[in-house]
Amino acid sequence: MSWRGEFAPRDHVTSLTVAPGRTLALVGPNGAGKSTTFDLLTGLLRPTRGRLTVGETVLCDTDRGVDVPTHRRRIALLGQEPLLFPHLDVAANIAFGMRSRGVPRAESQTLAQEWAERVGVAEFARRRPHQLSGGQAARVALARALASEPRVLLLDEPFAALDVDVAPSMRRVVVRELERTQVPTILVTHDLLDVVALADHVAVIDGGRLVECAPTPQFLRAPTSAFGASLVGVDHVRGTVVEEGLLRSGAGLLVRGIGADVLPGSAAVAVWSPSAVALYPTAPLGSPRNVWRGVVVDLADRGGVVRVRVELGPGTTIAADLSPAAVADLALSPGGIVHAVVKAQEVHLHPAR
Ligand SMILES: Nc1ncnc2c1ncn2[C@@H]1O[C@H](COP(=O)(O)OP(=O)(O)OP(=O)(O)O)[C@@H](O)[C@H]1O
Repeated sequence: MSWRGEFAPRDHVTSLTVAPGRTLALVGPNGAGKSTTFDLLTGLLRPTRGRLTVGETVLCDTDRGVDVPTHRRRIALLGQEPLLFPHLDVAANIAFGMRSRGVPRAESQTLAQEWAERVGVAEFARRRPHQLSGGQAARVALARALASEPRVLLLDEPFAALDVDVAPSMRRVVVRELERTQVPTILVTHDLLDVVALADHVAVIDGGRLVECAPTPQFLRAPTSAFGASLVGVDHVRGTVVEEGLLRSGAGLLVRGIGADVLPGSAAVAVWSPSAVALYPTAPLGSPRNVWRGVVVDLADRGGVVRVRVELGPGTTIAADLSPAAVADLALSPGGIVHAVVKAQEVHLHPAR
């Protein structure tokens, strides 16, 4: 999928490319232009000038007067609300998109059943939407969107309305189905975990302009935009799970944490808050903690707390938020050796794409 265009009334100029099977996270502050981008892609807004193609198919080209209407673009949008048809049961909801594309009834029913099984709602196939939990309804909405074989999938904060204990399994289903269907996907989110779990690339939009675009690992390591840096404000280390509750980064750093849905051998990211980090001059003993030796890079006042950045090794720098008194007690200054300590219970391990 390739888009390049502008919408002059909102001073909006963007260009995005997403390859089949890839997911681009589109992040940015409120009012940055994420919804405007989606509206331009779906055809709800007509660009002042622009061109949208998926493979060889031209969906919009203002120079040539091409403007395929929204309902014929086959660009599926999935938002926070599942927006299922209340009068149709789960199977009929999933079959709906296929039927409107001309798939015969019997075939669409068989395919709907397969989709229901794939996303884990087969036992509810005859239920109406009001008889489903939020997580079940979200799965049905995903199945309905993908069953219609969209050219592009747009996800707008798809997990924001789900309970925190439901979101991880839903993320897993989405990752699996996007990999299976290879549909190019754009994800709008405010949640760093969505970026980590789903996106190959991250684009930051601000004031109607793209201000940063990078592969996800690079974005996480060194965001170049102000919004990117604030989004990545948590400490995180990417790596591979070597045993239950233990991650090893590419640079060999071992991180102990908790996380039920990461399996040994899989890619994961360990995430924790800078306020969970304590610093000591010498390594403390005992208990299931992470203790890493590092070098103080710099200190910055963040209104009541001091953010200390500590380099644990090449390419691995974490932040620790300390009180000014603690900084004074430790006599911290750039170049000093410290031991950063984080309890394993404070570190969350999440699957990473
Ligand atoms: N219907 C509209 N009419 C006029 N201006 C609009 C309209 N909708 C949005 N805008 C303006 O366009 C700009 C981009 O808004 P947009 O809704 O695309 O941002 P967003 O990134 O989706 O924000 P949010 O995260 O708050 O949803 C903002 O300046 C906004 O005020």
